[in-house]
Amino acid sequence: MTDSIARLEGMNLKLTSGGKPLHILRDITFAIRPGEVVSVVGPSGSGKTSLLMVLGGLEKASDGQVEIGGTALVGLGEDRLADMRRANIGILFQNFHLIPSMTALENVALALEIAFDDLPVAEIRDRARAALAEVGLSERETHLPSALSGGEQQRVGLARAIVTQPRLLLADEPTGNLDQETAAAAIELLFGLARRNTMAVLLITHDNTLAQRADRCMRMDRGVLTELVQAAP
Ligand SMILES: Nc1ncnc2c1ncn2[C@@H]1O[C@H](COP(=O)(O)OP(=O)(O)OP(=O)(O)O)[C@@H](O)[C@H]1O
Repeated sequence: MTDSIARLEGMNLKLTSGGKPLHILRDITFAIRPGEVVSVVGPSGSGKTSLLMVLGGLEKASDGQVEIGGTALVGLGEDRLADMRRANIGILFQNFHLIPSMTALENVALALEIAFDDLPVAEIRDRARAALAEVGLSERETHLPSALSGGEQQRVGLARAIVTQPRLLLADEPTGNLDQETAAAAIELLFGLARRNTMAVLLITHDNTLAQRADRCMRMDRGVLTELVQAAP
């Protein structure tokens, strides 16, 4: 599948913990295309976050193929992995992880500065502003996280994740701390951004209703990934 942004084939993740071997992810074959939203559900400890870590180049597969943006990750050095992450990956967390002493705009700008250390200051500011506008928070640029609601903080988190224009957004329980209505709005926003920017999204969630709104829904069970719903043609 050449048009996929991420592709796994026969991928296994094996770790050792306390001298004991653990087979965390088992023979996973999976691909995600630009603009596609794929959700992953499954019990606690089944391997969902581990899958996200492998796709983000943060955890190395033990065997099998991992390809992101057309680059095979297996055997890649740390510098090339970091380049791959900068060029392709955005991550959205459950707990937002905003820096409390920085405004919404500064939090978003910082992500861009870290990813591309040679961008002119004016461009960083303009792109951070544009990302906040995309999530409907232009009026909140100068607010500290403490002055924002949970839903607004998550939208700043989303702006920060997309400001580098990733081709693949990895979202780990991004609505876990939000009430149902705010969570649904955050997911709508995320899906809209994916479509408009042809960004692929891998969404880990415990919420089956949200999961079913994705183009495809997968289930992780004891490290085995299976497809639950096939997208309509
Ligand atoms: N670095 C590690 N060393 C040892 N074991 C690990 C490591 N990372 C993950 N595991 C184990 O791998 C399994 C899968 O963990 P993972 O966090 O991927 O599950 P999950 O499905 O995301 O769970 P949750 O829904 O609770 O977040 C767990 O049994 C976990 O303890």
